[in-house]
Amino acid sequence: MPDSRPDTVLVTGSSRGIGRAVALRLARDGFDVVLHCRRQQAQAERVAEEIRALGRAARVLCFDVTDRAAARVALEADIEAHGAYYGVVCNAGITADGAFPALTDTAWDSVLSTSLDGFYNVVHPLVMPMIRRRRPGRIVVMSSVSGLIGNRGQVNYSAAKAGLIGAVKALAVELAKRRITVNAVAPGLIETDMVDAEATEAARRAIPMQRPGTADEVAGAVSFLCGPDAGYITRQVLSVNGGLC
Ligand SMILES: NC(=O)c1ccc[n+]([C@@H]2O[C@H](COP(=O)([O-])OP(=O)(O)OC[C@H]3O[C@@H](n4cnc5c(N)ncnc54)[C@H](O)[C@@H]3O)[C@@H](O)[C@H]2O)c1
Repeated sequence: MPDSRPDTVLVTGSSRGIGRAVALRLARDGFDVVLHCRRQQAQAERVAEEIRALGRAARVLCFDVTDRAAARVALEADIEAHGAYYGVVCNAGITADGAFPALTDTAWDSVLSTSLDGFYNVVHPLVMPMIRRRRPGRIVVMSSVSGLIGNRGQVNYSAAKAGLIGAVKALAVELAKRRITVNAVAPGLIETDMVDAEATEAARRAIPMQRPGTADEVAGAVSFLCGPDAGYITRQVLSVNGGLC
């Protein structure tokens, strides 16, 4: 008998910002959601409540995506208890900006580790269970316009986000025959806690649409890539940037 449970998608870094908007949008579009946070469990639980109010199941996992062992233990236990996921949205990310000569080792290491180790630490334990499910699946990775064109003061962040695009393109080829699509979303300037108001005002003038984007606009693109209309779309980067590039 076909499995009639709704498909489940894990969204990393979903206690706030773009991740929260993605989680809520996926729930509205019919998915059950595994929320994820590093420390903000109460905030993530509030998002879970909002999702349950929409009639979808939600639970919260907490671990630092840079902690390989913690990620593996949490994800394997969750899959053991609830079954393999249909999809994952690798959204957790940080910035630590500064002109390159003044960049600290910590700013370099932490930004690359959160993006690239974070991708590996989360996606690697999920892939075999997704393959064994023998059904379509989705992997969506949050890159950035910085990973496409490079941003002044963001050598670390631009390298990390470009690295993610390389990982997406390679993994998409490996998983294509399994009907698991792998795509990146590359937002431009999106108004969240990550960006400061001064930077937003300065950048606004460079954006052809003359405004920053919203988390909900990014969430719509992610949900499209997770949905049935995107079954033949893989190895792509979908920009959500008001025409910036
Ligand atoms: N806001 C923008 O303008 C913008 C533009 C392009 C790309 N992005 C990307 O979108 C994603 C979400 O950004 P946002 O603007 O919502 O920022 P945000 O700071 O509001 O959210 C980032 C989330 O990631 C989580 N996170 C960070 N490091 C983590 C770690 N080590 N372990 C577990 N969780 C961790 C944070 O707790 C937070 O919930 C990031 O990957 C970011 O790089 C944002």
